Amino acid sequence: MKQVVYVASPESQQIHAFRLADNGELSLLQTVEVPGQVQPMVVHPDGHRLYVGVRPEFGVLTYHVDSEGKLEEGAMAPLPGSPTHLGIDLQGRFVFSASYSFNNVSIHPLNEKGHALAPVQVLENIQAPHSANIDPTNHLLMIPALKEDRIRQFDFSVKGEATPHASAELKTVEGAGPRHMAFHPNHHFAYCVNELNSSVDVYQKDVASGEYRQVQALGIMPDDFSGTCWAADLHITPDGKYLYASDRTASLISILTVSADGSELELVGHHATQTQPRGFNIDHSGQFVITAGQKSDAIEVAKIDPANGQLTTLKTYPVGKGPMWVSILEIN
Ligand SMILES: O=C1O[C@H](COP(=O)(O)O)[C@@H](O)[C@H](O)[C@H]1O
Repeated sequence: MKQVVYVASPESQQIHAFRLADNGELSLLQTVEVPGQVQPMVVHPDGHRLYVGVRPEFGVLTYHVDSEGKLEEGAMAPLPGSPTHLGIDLQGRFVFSASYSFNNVSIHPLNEKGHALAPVQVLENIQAPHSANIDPTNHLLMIPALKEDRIRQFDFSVKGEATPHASAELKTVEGAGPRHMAFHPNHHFAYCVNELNSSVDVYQKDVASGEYRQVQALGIMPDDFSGTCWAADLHITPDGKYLYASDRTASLISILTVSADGSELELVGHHATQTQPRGFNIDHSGQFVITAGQKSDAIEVAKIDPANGQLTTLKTYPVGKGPMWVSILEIN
């Protein structure tokens, strides 16, 4: 499997691209100087483009990916707010940008070259949207609004129009602060990590109605943790067996096992990782977790034990300053 790991470092305005070998070793392929502070990234489903959000001139920049995974700069499209998270629809026709500080989510069509264009729609008055996630049907846009303690839901049409879904929200407990989401590969469950109480909520999709409803809420911190909860990222392995969530105060990755049907999580351990792990990801083979330390200016590759999901650090690598986003591309 040929994979490339991209790490965004806003403070040094760089993306580091690494080849990921089958044994988990990384080798630096390219250091890209980005025209702006680069934060969120998302890979096109066809693997030929990488979209990145930049500041202080807010924009979404398209990079073309060559056959080795190297990036070549394309066009920049304007954003109506500081980019906190980028998502893409499953057919690869629209990019979503959530702006936490500007309380909006913009929808950007892609042209025939795959360049993101100016928004066709901006969803306003969403308080602190921390991500924009299309569910596996490609027809439901789920937006965790951190300061509303709810996930806002929108129907998403083939033309790229978002309209409030009949069941317009999924409530969390007060003060949870919903942030990032992951979907089970069986398409029946969604998971959301809550930043302010460091917990994960499980949502089951009803087969008949297609509606999600919460079936579990689980704290992810160690019993003796007494600091301020500050969870960040969430990812599930491709086989749906393990879910990982990071907390920045404790600099931990929490390890959760997922029941065979996806409905139930169990907290089975914690892995001490890089300082302030705001962003991490799982490789496409499901063997490695790669974590960026926002305060360590480094990334770490950890191996997943397939028997129990536990993590063992293999090696750390220096990157740019303030790394906070990790995207992984499988080259076909
Ligand atoms: O992780 C966080 O993100 C928000 C928004 O961040 P930004 O990257 O869009 O500036 C931040 O304000 C919040 O304090 C923090 O926990």
